[in-house]
Amino acid sequence: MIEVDGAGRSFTVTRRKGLLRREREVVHAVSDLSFQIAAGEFVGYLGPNGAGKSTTIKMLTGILAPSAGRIRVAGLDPSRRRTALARHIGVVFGQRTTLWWDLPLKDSFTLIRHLYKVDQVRHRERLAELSDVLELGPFLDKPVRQLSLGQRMRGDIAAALLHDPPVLILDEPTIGLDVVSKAAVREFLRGVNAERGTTVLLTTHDLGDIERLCRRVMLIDHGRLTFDGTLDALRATVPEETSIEDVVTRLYTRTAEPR
Ligand SMILES: Nc1ncnc2c1ncn2[C@@H]1O[C@H](COP(=O)(O)OP(=O)(O)OP(=O)(O)O)[C@@H](O)[C@H]1O
Repeated sequence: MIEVDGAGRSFTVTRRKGLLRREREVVHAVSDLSFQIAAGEFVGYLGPNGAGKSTTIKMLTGILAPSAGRIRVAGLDPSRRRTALARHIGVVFGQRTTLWWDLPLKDSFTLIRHLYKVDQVRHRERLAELSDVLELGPFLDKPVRQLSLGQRMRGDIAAALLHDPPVLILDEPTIGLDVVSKAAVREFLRGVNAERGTTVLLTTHDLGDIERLCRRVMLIDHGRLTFDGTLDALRATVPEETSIEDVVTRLYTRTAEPR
């Protein structure tokens, strides 16, 4: 469902050197990245700040074109077929909403139905299902700006799944949520993957998300994939540590250097 073959992305930045001099420098945000994710997998994507996770997600969703390598999502080249790809993927960015701030939540859903050209009956059924499981009913009529973070996140997740995409890409979907909201979001995501077979790629700094949801974990550091395997295999890389937090802390600090 997702194929990444030798993908890389660099940025040219200008840095101040002394009072007047500026120098151009190339930042390799992601280098020689290769992995495949099969239909129905639930994969966690971990890495310290600045490791290259968001850059990877932007390449997978077509927001950024790779500067090297080849990417296919649902058989499409994301940066060239972004509109076509939108029908096959749902994307949630925990740090910002894709909903219309001043509109009631249900009006955002109606706009999304038109954008994705979803049949009205199918839309109504799907919205009823999502409202039921995500308990959206009490705030469907509220403008998005009046929603709490947890309510807004549930709205964003519903919005990403209204067109029933086979692939769901989540960038920190539980950031800032309290334990109850976090548990609800996790339970919902587990169900989407188990019951609908949706392929899920989840980026998070919350290792509880990873432990509770992901069979497979990929770790990126300094733009390169440093681990790809099961959670148990990840634990085994630092056998002297017992908690996943301690294992990951050791892995992150092993290669730490200022970027
Ligand atoms: N548009 C850009 N211009 C220049 N450098 C960039 C740009 N986007 C990302 N970078 C650099 O690429 C590297 C990877 O950034 P990226 O945002 O992908 O990391 P991340 O793993 O998502 O980090 P975080 O966990 O902090 O969100 C960083 O060094 C970042 O400064």
